[in-house]
Amino acid sequence: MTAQLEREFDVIVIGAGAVGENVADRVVQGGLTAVLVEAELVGGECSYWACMPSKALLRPGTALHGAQAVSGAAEAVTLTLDSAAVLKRRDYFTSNWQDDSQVKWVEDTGIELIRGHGWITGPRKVEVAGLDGNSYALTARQAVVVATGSTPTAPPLEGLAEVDYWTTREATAVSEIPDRLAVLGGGVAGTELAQAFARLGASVTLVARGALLGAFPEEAAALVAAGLRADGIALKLRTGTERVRENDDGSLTLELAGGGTVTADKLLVTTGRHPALEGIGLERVGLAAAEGKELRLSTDSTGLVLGGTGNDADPWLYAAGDAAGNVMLTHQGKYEARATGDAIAARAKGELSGGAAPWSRYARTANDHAIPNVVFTDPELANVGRTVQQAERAGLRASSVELPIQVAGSSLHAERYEGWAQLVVDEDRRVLLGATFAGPDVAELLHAATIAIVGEVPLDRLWHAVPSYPTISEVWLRLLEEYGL
Ligand SMILES: Cc1cc2nc3c(=O)[nH]c(=O)nc-3n(C[C@H](O)[C@H](O)[C@H](O)COP(=O)(O)OP(=O)(O)OC[C@H]3O[C@@H](n4cnc5c(N)ncnc54)[C@H](O)[C@@H]3O)c2cc1C
Ligand SMILES: NC(=O)c1ccc[n+]([C@@H]2O[C@H](COP(=O)([O-])OP(=O)(O)OC[C@H]3O[C@@H](n4cnc5c(N)ncnc54)[C@H](O)[C@@H]3O)[C@@H](O)[C@H]2O)c1
Repeated sequence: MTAQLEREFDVIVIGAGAVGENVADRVVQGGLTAVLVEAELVGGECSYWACMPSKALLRPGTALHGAQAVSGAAEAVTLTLDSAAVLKRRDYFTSNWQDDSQVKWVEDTGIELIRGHGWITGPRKVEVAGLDGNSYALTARQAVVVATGSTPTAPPLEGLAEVDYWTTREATAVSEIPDRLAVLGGGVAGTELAQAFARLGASVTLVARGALLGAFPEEAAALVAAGLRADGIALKLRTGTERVRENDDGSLTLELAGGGTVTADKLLVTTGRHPALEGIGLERVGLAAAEGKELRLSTDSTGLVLGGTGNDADPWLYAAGDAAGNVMLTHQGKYEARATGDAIAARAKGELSGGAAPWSRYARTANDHAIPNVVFTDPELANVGRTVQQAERAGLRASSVELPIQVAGSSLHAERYEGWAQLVVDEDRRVLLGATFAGPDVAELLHAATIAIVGEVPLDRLWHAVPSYPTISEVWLRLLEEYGL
């Protein structure tokens, strides 16, 4: 028998991904009550179909290749991965797609969980079609937070809707490695998964309409492209795709612009994602897409949605993470969540009125200065902050220095180590604006750059941050010398 249940909380969070979990955690720590509404698994995309499984699939290949690149270790290891063991390790990291441990965390944290699809019915009102068959009418005394994540964006490719293709969900949850995989899209997801599958034994072709990893500095992306080619991946870059069709044997053929085809057993489409804002009732509170456009939310630095019924006079609607549409990365979404959760709690206690001061705990100021990105391929690509062009567009006088990574630490790390590094400098304030590192095992170099940018450390002081010998981080010293210090 179904029941209509009415409940009241201080804060309702729709979506229990990493971001929703963090918002709820912060508001509870701030003394408020919170409910998480989740339609699928508590933990969201990152835990089950994105970060964790993709990194679990990539890491064994990087470890094996790392050993193969060092004489003395190379002789002691096999040439190929044990794909069954890799998939088993991936299953461990996704907890076999069971969310028990995350549910336990939610309960232990004092957050209530309602499983089901939620949607906004009016200011501070959310209805949930519970998976238990009940219907819940929820009221928020303080705030409703949209943390519904994002959805893959399908390209307007003729025939795509008629064929059975993979999104990142099917790829990360794979149980059988296909003989031939075609990847459409040369962004982060496509690049990482192309390498994971190639190293697990698939014959992989990646088709991208632009460059590989076109959002990153060209020299760094070129090193990753070389790494993929060395794994036998066929890269068809700057190549349009006209249509896709299914063949009699179930394989799929991509017809490329300008002639040529790619036939594969599976097609993985990784052409971006958009905020998951459909079917959550935003139109009921005055937030509808403009004619012919998709709905996107605008938020202030606390995550408060701009516009929407009653929100300006008496703030109640917030968005964070992929749903807010600013940055689609788990760590940055969690940062947004901490700021939003703390802002909601502070507003409830009267400790915050109006907007938040930049760099205060309530503001997502780092979004404007230092968003760290790591592409977990082999070699890795790690990037934070602005490029020279982005800095100039923001009205700053910027310059850059770049070098191949050639220090004692890199030559000890692997035979024929190849890497590239760049610093972007604000010429007026002589502080760092951005940094990029590409090469084997460079990801852990990134946080030093993030700290330098966020801390606005003057270059003359950075000179005194001495990198240990012989580590790859000595490239910092080389870059500062190259800059002229
Ligand atoms: C293949 C891949 C690899 C990635 N790797 C990385 C990585 O290495 N590092 C990194 O930082 N980022 C990575 N990302 C990005 C990262 O996964 C996302 O930025 C992150 O998951 C966003 O978290 P979120 O909580 O905003 O959304 P999600 O994790 O998507 O969570 C949203 C939750 O809301 C629920 N939901 C949605 N609508 C409703 C509704 N109406 N009612 C109830 N529940 C609802 C969903 O079921 C979901 O559980 C990767 C993404 C992909 C696709
Ligand atoms: N390591 C990580 O942090 C990591 C890993 C994977 C994904 N992610 C995140 O997940 C999100 C989704 O990843 P993604 O790789 O799908 O998106 P993306 O935006 O990184 O790349 C999408 C790619 O698809 C191409 N594309 C778009 N429309 C197309 C079309 N019609 N035809 C052909 N190509 C088209 C774009 O040019 C781009 O190269 C990103 O925001 C990314 O940051 C992060």
